[in-house]
Amino acid sequence: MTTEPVIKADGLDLTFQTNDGPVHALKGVDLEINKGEFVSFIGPSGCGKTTFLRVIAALEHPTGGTITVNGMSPDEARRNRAYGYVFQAAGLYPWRSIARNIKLPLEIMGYPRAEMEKRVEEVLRLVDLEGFGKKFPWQLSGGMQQRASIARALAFDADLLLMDEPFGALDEIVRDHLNEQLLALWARTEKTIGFVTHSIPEAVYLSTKIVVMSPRPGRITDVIDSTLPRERPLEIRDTPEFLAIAHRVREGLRAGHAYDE
Ligand SMILES: Nc1ncnc2c1ncn2[C@@H]1O[C@H](COP(=O)(O)OP(=O)(O)OP(=O)(O)O)[C@@H](O)[C@H]1O
Repeated sequence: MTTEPVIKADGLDLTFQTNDGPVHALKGVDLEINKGEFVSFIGPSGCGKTTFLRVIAALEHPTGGTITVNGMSPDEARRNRAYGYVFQAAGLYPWRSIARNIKLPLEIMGYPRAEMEKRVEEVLRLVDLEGFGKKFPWQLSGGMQQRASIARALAFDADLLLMDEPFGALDEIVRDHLNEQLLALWARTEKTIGFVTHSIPEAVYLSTKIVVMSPRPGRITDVIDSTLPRERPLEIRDTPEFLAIAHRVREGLRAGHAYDE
């Protein structure tokens, strides 16, 4: 593999035509994400975070500019199963066991049975849900369901994981725990992660790079390369270095708002 960026966006625009006129969901977005980075997207509602992730996943198509995923168009990358996607809600089918939920995308792709069983075991282990394959979603807590959803996204073993506010609906203690587990998973698997959040502490705790966005039109107002070490106990959130980065994110969010007025 070359060292080309995993994601490269240049002057990316996306305008939705609606009954109320055009909505500029993304305007002039330039961004590079390199292999192994953990990149968070933060900004108020409507700033285009989800839209950007959906463009990467070829679920939306830009109206201007260019974007590549592993050097390919998003459509090609999708066909190559370049990424796994975790949605806001866990999105598990209630009538399927956890193992069968994880298998679903593999079944669709026609993986052999033995390979599917092996992968299910592997990904359940990665998210600390060993032994829960036979349970149904309703038998698991919200945090466990979200981990199962992450396991499903890991099943392809893609290098890139796209996560759209995966922990938004969970209480803070569970969220802290999942943040720690996600960092450990990231360290073990060396994946590249794109992560949407509304939470400043979550973005600062998890990321190697924080992308601050603002709405109308959706655009990037700041890109912060984290100075924190990769090894991050939860207590790191009380350090001056952490607070300084959080402060800069907050300033970026505020600047975006001022632009609106
Ligand atoms: N399919 C669509 N058709 C029309 N407008 C859309 C569509 N999808 C998104 N938008 C609009 O584009 C803008 C960006 O939406 P997007 O969902 O990307 O924002 P977001 O930052 O992810 O917001 P949130 O934090 O609320 O999830 C919003 O104004 C939204 O209403």
